[in-house]
Amino acid sequence: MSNITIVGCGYVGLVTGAVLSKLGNNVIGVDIDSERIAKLNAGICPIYEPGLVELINEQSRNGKLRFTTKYEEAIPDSRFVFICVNTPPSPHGGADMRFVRNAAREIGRNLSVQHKTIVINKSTMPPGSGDMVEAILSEEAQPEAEFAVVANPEFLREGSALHDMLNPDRIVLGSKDQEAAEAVASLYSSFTCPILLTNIRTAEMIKYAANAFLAMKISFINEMAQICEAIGADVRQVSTGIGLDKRIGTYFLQAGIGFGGSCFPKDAQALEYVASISDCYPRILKAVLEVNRESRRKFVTKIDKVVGGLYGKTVGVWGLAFKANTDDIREAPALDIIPELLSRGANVKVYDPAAMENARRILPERVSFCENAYAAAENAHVLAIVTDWEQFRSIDLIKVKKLMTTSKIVDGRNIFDPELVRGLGFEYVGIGIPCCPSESERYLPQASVPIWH
Ligand SMILES: NC(=O)C1=CN([C@@H]2O[C@H](COP(=O)(O)OP(=O)(O)OC[C@H]3O[C@@H](n4cnc5c(N)ncnc54)[C@H](O)[C@@H]3O)[C@@H](O)[C@H]2O)C=CC1
Ligand SMILES: O=C(O)[C@H]1O[C@H](OP(=O)(O)OP(=O)(O)OC[C@H]2O[C@@H](n3ccc(=O)[nH]c3=O)[C@H](O)[C@@H]2O)[C@H](O)[C@@H](O)[C@@H]1O
Repeated sequence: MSNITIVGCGYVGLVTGAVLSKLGNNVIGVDIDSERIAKLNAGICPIYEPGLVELINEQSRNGKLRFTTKYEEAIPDSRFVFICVNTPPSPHGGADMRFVRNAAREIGRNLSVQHKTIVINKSTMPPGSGDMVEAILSEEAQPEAEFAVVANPEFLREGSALHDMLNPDRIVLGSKDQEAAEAVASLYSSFTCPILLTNIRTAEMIKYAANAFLAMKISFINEMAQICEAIGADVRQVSTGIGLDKRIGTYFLQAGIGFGGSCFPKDAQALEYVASISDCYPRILKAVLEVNRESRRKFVTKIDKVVGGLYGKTVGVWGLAFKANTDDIREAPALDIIPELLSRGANVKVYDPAAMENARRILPERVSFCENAYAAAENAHVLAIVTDWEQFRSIDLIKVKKLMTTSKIVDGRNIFDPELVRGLGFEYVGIGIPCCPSESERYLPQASVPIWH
């Protein structure tokens, strides 16, 4: 088994470190955030990821996983060094690579001269970044230090990170050093999925193309939802109907208020930037991002319409995280929706099972943070479903109805059964779901020429 350093103990770094230590390697996590490292060494996981804190503590107790802020404690003895630092969006739309550059510099300064070190880029980096990392390592390392760079993009999803990392659909490795790529492949030898060996630039591009394609599927179904609303069709059945075609598949066709998270928005934007500086016009990527932005705007307008004007009304918002089973609010739809509700004069009450603390640091003080979903519904004129947490699906709606001032639900994630909710006396509006029959006529455009001629 090998000594491995994980540089960057965030979502990807912690899951990577925990899994590789479980596979028998000795892993050291390095992070510049001393508070984060102190928490980890005290057995506290700084992120909400089902099953992760248990695995980290189990592996720490076994002596297979530990954490430090000191590169010099970790890099010299490690055969493999994974770069898992953040690559947030930069003001110009591309990826902000300063965290990667800083990490590469520190790694270079501490590279062993006793053995060859394989530096593995797991962070999502624009095509060409591997060459930059190699150049920095060469600049910083001692002349006799030997190293290779391998791109190994990560495809895990937050909320199912451990499952995804232990059951990947594929491993992608890019390097000009065949021996290094095969050494990294050996770390995953217990996995049964295909391992794709390619060059660094192609591996980096596979990651961006994967996220862009998934984001496109979501914007596509959200555009279909808009058309369904206009013509009185049900996007949920459209999604099922097209997804039964194996070439399309059923995944990532859930209409709603669009994608958030620390990756789809930034990676689609970063790829758009790469295209635009490479003399390509990324019209599809631009459309994917515009539909996504519009989905959030349309959701607020829908709420405004249902309550007959937001000024002075109380909106109960269920969900702040960008998706269920995470506390991550990076690029979450709620971060656009709530300020817009406030700007239109609404009072806003919010609840989220995991993301309250993260959101409290970002949302305006006027927002009322409630201790549970019922409290957020109390005295509300309308309930806005923003994150598809399971606990919202199974809530006692009869109790909710009694708490609300008026019984209206605008379901941004289509978590409820419209007929059931309407049967309980709620006015219910979903995404791409026909309003009750009498109303769908109202929405059907009176086409100047019959649309069925
Ligand atoms: N979050 C996710 O679901 C996935 C993220 N990715 C990619 O993985 C990368 C990391 O993403 P996250 O884990 O979400 O980021 P994160 O923001 O959760 O964690 C990054 C960590 O790196 C640390 N860091 C920054 N600079 C450092 C340095 N010079 N030395 C040591 N530590 C440093 C930060 O303190 C932070 O703890 C990004 O490129 C992201 O696009 C890829 C797949 C999934
Ligand atoms: O690079 C990354 O960080 C990761 O980004 C996504 O994973 P993640 O963002 O964690 O979560 P997803 O489950 O993909 O959801 C992303 C967003 O799309 C939304 N979504 C997802 C699926 C869907 O059908 N409809 C939809 O609106 C979710 O609500 C969420 O806001 C990809 O799915 C991962 O493969 C990738 O590794």
